[in-house]
Amino acid sequence: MDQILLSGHLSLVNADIFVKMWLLENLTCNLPYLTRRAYGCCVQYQQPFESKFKREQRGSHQSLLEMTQTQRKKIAAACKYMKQLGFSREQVNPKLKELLVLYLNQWTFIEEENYKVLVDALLLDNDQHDKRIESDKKETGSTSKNKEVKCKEEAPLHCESSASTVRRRGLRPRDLNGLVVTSKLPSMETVLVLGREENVLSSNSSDEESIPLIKRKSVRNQMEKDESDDEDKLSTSEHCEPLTKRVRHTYPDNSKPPFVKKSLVSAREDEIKLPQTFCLEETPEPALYIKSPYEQNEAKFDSPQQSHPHPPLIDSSHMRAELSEEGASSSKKSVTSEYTFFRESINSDRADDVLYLVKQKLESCTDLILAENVADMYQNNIEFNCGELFYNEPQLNEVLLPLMYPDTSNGHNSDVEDEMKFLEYDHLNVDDDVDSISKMTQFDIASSSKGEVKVSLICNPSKTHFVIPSLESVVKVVEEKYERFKIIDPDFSVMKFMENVCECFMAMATQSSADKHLNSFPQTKKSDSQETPGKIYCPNNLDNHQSNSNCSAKIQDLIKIAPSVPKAVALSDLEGLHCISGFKIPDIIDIPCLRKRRMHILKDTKIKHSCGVAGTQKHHISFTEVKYQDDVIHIEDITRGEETMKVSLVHSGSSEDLPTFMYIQKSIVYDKAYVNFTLARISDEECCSHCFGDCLASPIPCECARETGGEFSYTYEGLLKEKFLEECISLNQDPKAHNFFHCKERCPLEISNNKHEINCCKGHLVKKFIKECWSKCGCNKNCGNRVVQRGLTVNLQVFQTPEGKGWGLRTLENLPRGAFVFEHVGEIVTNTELFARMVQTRGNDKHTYPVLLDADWGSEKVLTDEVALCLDATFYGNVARFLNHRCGDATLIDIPVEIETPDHHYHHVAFFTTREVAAMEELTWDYGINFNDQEDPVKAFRCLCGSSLCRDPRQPKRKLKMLSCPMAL
Ligand SMILES: C[S@@+](CC[C@H](N)C(=O)[O-])C[C@H]1O[C@@H](n2cnc3c(N)ncnc32)[C@H](O)[C@@H]1O
Repeated sequence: MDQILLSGHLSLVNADIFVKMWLLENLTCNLPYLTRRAYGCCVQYQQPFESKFKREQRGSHQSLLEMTQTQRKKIAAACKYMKQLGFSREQVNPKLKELLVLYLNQWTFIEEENYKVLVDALLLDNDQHDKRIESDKKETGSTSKNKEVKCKEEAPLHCESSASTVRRRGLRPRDLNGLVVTSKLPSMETVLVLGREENVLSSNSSDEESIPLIKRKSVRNQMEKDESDDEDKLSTSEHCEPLTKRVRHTYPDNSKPPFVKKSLVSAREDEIKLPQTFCLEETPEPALYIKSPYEQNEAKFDSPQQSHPHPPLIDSSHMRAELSEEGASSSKKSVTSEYTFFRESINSDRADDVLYLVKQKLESCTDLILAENVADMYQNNIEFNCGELFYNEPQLNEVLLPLMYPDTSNGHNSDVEDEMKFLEYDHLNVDDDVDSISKMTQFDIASSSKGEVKVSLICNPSKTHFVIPSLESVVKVVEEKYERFKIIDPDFSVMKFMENVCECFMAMATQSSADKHLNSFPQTKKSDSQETPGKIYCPNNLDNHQSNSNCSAKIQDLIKIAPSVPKAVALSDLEGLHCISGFKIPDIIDIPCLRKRRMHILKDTKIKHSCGVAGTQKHHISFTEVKYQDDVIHIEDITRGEETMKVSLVHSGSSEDLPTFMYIQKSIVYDKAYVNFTLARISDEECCSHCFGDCLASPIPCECARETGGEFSYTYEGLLKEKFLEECISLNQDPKAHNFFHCKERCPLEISNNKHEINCCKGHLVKKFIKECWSKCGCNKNCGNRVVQRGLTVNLQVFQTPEGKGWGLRTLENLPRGAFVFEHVGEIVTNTELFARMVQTRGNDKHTYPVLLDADWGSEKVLTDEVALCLDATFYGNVARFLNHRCGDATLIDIPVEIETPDHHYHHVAFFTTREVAAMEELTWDYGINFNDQEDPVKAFRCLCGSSLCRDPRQPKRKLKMLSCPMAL
């Protein structure tokens, strides 16, 4: 076997919403729980297939396709066989599942002796069930007993009570539903209870008493039905006529048909064959004479009662003869796929019997999951797509069971599509070359309206050595991902989560071979993937992994094992659809994670010998398109359309990872931050509700200008007023002592650091604010006092800084001084939350993205943590997260802007140009960090700003001197 199929499913009502809420409610508590369950699925399914894999490795290899086909055939055959015995699918499935678990999916044990173990298991159940029925019957009186006596008197047949016959076979009356074979009798209809007991075989078959498997009952086949009702029906066989077909069969004189245990056959004469496993002995080809019920009047049947005192006996050896001779013309056309019947060959010298075939009604496929008639559908020759779906039970850790759903393409039961909605249905294409399939690793995700979610993972063990990773290690990695990014991603779904768990499971289980593959791969280009700090592959021994706290098998590592893929791609944490072009097909074709759904090779007609790889990676950034050409990656818009302007990204092939974050256009409160924007909080004095049109056009400044000293901050052209800008710049560059506020009691910034000794407040710079008009104001959207709220209007580009600062941001157009460029957007967190994040990363993150917000310093005596806020753009942010630091003479300045509220606890941080900025010039900002303060929330990086005003003492002197020269002049 070349493949292993790992599957898991989750039965939850409205799984997505439910689990999302569930996780949000208590992430730390429930995430591991969910992961645990998903992990359970992975292991559960991995083990049986693993053992099968090992077993088959010794023998001949079987392809995945063969395996899945074999599997489903086996399950279908078991269902079919059990159906003949009267066991419904509802009964069979749980038992089959148990046995498959018990025997590690090894069918030979289950199939042995005509599914002996399965039958035994079912009989055991039925015995218990019958005991209950009997005790119930005892209580309800002896009515049925009387009926049995009456029955014996009326018919010259061996007539057992239905209850006793049924009990013998371990069948329940209701199990016969739809599989009734009747004998035409003048006054009654006879039901053949299928099969016969082994001990009867050796006895004298001509002895009527030795044929215990024939009994009579109402053709309605509702043995639990009221007995008096049965009595009425027994008096007339005509009740069933419109629904029945007749089968005439004769035995030749002096010949006794060989015993055929039983076989349920399709009512298509050309397919009447007994499955080998069902035959105890060789049997001649069957012959049938089947008449339509509508031909009954023309048929010259002898009453079995008249000609034979025995119940109907069928000799399959003569059925075909009759078909071809006397009855062929009528029977052939009368037999349709709507009819099923049992064919029974019982040792007897009976010469002529008639069977009625009761019409099988194919139940609606809308109830597929619970339907009993999977076997029926098979019998009726309806073509099915057979796939491994899941049995609808709330428990997890179940063994794969088959369900069949009709092929909607052939017109049957198209409503099934509604029922089983395959959200991401991407089964293996059976037409694909098996070899190419074997290279794939793939997931199948399906969910139904009933709430099941199915996740299948197909990976390639022939190149790997599966080592089941420990639960703890999987939980750790999943937690790492989900705690980091939280479950507030609007795209979160249980299926994605399950997929991630499966991915993670597989990544960890196949890590060793991934590394092996990496090593064996011809190194046409040096890959940085192995050298990337913070991205450590798991060791082979995954149990040891637990003790290695640094070790994490990132889900995205899957993509990294392709050394020929340019590192920018290989290292990417991309999410969304990517189209990365420029690779040579041979360089990427062997990527083990090159999955059909997640990554497609697209032939690029323009570039010879190259191709594109388009796929989806589940990480935290979604780029619409990545182009790779001439060693430069170009992403057209990193904002995913969130902004009205596109923001491009270029990557010139140096060693930087592509950024990993979710682009958002507006800040989002993470958790504890108290941000209250309500209309009620804005008094009439704090807004210009009497204004109309453009406030800047009015000769008298409106109420909103009060914040900025009775003057608007903006010019009519939308730039910052020179005076206001100058004040802001000088305040930033040379803050005076009186510009600082010192907390008298407890400084929220010092408390958040969780220190035993709370340091004195270091002072907070009280900045100048801009107040923009807002919704409660009477002016219109084009009011000149609304600039920041209109969002990004400048052409920007993310690029890699040559100095080694990582990604940087530059303008693609010339900008005047005092122009608004963008706002800083991120998660609104409290200082404590920010500190906790820093502790979590242990300062290992290469770059940090926090911005301290003004807290209306001085307005309140004691500021609580909930109102001393920060923006963190690490996981969620906008273009501003790419803004690098420059000491002293940065191109941009940050200015707090009140928009929704006059409350200074939360404000917008807007960036304006401090001078004219030329196109392609890097946009920078003086973070205001103290390079000597190790506790500064902005990690004290070694400053590479190159400014003559650089405050970093570690700045290379040579560079300082050189740079300071021009300034000195
Ligand atoms: C807000 S991010 C800026 C974007 C970042 N360069 C990136 O690649 O994502 C701040 C981080 O950039 C780096 N950085 C910014 N300015 C720098 C400078 N002048 N010198 C060195 N590194 C700088 C530091 O690692 C810092 O933690």
